[in-house]
Amino acid sequence: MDGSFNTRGTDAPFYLPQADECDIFAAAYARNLPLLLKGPTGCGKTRFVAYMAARLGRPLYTVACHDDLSAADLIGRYLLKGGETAWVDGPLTRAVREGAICYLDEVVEARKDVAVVLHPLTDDRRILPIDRTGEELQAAPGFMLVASYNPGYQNIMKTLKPSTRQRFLSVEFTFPRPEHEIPVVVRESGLDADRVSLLVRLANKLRGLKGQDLEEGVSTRLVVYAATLIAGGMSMDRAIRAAMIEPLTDDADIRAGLMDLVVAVMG
Ligand SMILES: Nc1ncnc2c1ncn2[C@@H]1O[C@H](COP(=O)(O)OP(=O)(O)OP(=O)(O)O)[C@@H](O)[C@H]1O
Repeated sequence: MDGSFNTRGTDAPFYLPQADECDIFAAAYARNLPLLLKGPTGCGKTRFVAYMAARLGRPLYTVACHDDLSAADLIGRYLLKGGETAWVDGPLTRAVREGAICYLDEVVEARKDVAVVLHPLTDDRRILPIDRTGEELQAAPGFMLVASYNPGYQNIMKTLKPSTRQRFLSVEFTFPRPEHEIPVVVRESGLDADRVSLLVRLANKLRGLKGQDLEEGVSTRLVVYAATLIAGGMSMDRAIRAAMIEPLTDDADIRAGLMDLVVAVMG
């Protein structure tokens, strides 16, 4: 299991654009340029890529990168099948052959050998050398590489090297402004706009604490979780604690302080 999935044939999921990111994606696609999405967790990057892939009518292979993910996981390997070894393409190779979009989520997490594979694919050569089979694949028309990473994590070892970073166009994602986040959360959870507005106000107060007490602000994903629980009948207080406070930190003292902030904002 390489964590990839294919969304070919599905309708475009709901995505509310924040700025001109759709135009930039479409321009990058049209010109065969790779795209890097930077931004905090849970702010809509994955949804955006799924939306754009559907809009452009391309199959999408998504790979959630982790620190054990190697070039072979992306390219493929020989596997034993019924007593014989057979080559099995990885998600990147499939995307290159089919002219699909390949989305590498949290690409900085992957092992170093992954960057080596990406370089010839992300310049005008657009080739994927497969050492194990001796093939050198030319990316099919429509192939596009999209990667994301979260520059907010305070891990100096996990930044992209300039030689990798400077091969991609880049778009920065931030938490949506309230006038965007409220309709997104209403749409995703079914909760009324008044209560969603309160949750979004609270989320923005909590985001203001990033860097002081908290490593990362509350994601839109968590606000959607809280609103979904409330729409399902849970009390505001309990849902906020479970979805917007507990996930932020394991430090009980900080959580107690955050609950005071909840009372101050929610009344
Ligand atoms: N602009 C948006 N339009 C529609 N839904 C959004 C938008 N922004 C955020 N969301 C909601 O937030 C949730 C989380 O977004 P998503 O999974 O795309 O985050 P992400 O930035 O890819 O996070 P990660 O880096 O952790 O994978 C989505 O499932 C969706 O409910």
